[in-house]
Amino acid sequence: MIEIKNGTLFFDGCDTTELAATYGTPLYVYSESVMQEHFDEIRRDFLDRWPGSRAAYAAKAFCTVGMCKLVERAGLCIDVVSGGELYTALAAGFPPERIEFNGNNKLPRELELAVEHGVGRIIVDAPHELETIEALCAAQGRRMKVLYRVTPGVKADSHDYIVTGKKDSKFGFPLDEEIIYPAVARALEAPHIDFLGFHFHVGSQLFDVEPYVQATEAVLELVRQVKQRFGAPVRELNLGGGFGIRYTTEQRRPYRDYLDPMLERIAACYDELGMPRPAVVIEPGRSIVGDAGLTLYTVGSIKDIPGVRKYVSVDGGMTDNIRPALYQAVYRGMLANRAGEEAEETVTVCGKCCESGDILLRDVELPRARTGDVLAVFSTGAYGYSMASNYNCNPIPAVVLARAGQHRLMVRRQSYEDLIRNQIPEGEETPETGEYHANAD
Ligand SMILES: Cc1ncc(COP(=O)(O)O)c(C=O)c1O
Ligand SMILES: N[C@@H](CCCC[NH3+])C(=O)O
Repeated sequence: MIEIKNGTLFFDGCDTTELAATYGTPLYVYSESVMQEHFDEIRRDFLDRWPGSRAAYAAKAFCTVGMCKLVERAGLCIDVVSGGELYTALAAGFPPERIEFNGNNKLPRELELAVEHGVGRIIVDAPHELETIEALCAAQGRRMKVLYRVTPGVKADSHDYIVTGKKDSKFGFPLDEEIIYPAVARALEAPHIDFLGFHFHVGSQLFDVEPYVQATEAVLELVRQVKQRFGAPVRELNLGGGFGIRYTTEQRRPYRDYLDPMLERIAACYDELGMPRPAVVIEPGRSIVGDAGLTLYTVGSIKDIPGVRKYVSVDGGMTDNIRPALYQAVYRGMLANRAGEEAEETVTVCGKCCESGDILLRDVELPRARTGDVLAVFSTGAYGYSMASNYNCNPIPAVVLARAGQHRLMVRRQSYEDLIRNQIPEGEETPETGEYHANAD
């Protein structure tokens, strides 16, 4: 979907310089066609090959009403991790039974919202959560389908902040006998809980299949034990997400590379135990939207420090893409209006925030950039918009959806008024006490 025509960068058939002129910069641009390719691959290589399987898009990667609608139309489920994501999915008309609720500290009010709307699954992260769900369901005469998230104790090769399967993690139940089996017993006996099975997520932006296989093996041992100790079949396994994408030189792997080795082991274990094969679920986020997004910026001041470094400043930065500052993530970029030109120099592209660490591209090769050029940074579709901030009171950029040469605004750019909307001017009457707690009880 990335093409260069007459020296200009096109994305999903749209001239990116025209998009920049029409909607302004910084601008997040998503390609619906790229997302569709990923949805199709998931259907072909996973959903159609394993009866009862589901793919739940991890909304945290990019969560807007419009995105939830695309996911819904693709027939996927959605994985939400907060009341806000749940609210967004519901606002998009997402069928509650296709919503799965994850997260390590779900608040009572969030669980209440989930139970009230009858979400499809709650992935329980800690014992007290189960008790809250049981009480809420008892009060409302409901039954909730539940999985336990476990930390299988595997180490994956990614940034330390985004590996989650190791034992020393804030997420999930460790597999210690004295923790996990009493928890399973409690779930099996709770009248308002339909305990289905286990969930794991080993980390994000992974290319190595081995940690997935190790985690699967650890969970299959749990499946054996649950059958032996409680006579109960584990009916569902959620293998999480984390499938890596190309930012610079990485080679994206097909979903099958990760899934086939896990599915083979699951099939063999269940066949050996004489149990019907379980429903299998995946939770891809980045691999659906990451390379479906790019960000457009306008080049502003250019500072050359002879013999040291040349800084090319753009009109966005860590406020629209925190990943380089937070994980030292590396991206590739291009001058969208001079896309055919040879690189002439090595520069560092920085943002406009009052932080020296506000660097988007360090030591990249570009043609000699000029003020007013449009810079495109690729593969920003995951965890860019969703982790955007208003630091330095910079408004969050607009989001545009492109498809085959057509484009439409998905999210309006924040205005300066938006920035101060919730602020209460001195002297103005403060709201009733109850309002302080809106969405907070
Ligand atoms: C529980 C869970 N599921 C799914 C994901 C999505 O991961 P990714 O965007 O890497 O596919 C995450 C984030 O890492 C997660 O924590
Ligand atoms: N925000 C992270 C991934 C988060 C993983 C969620 N468990 C990133 O940008 O890579």
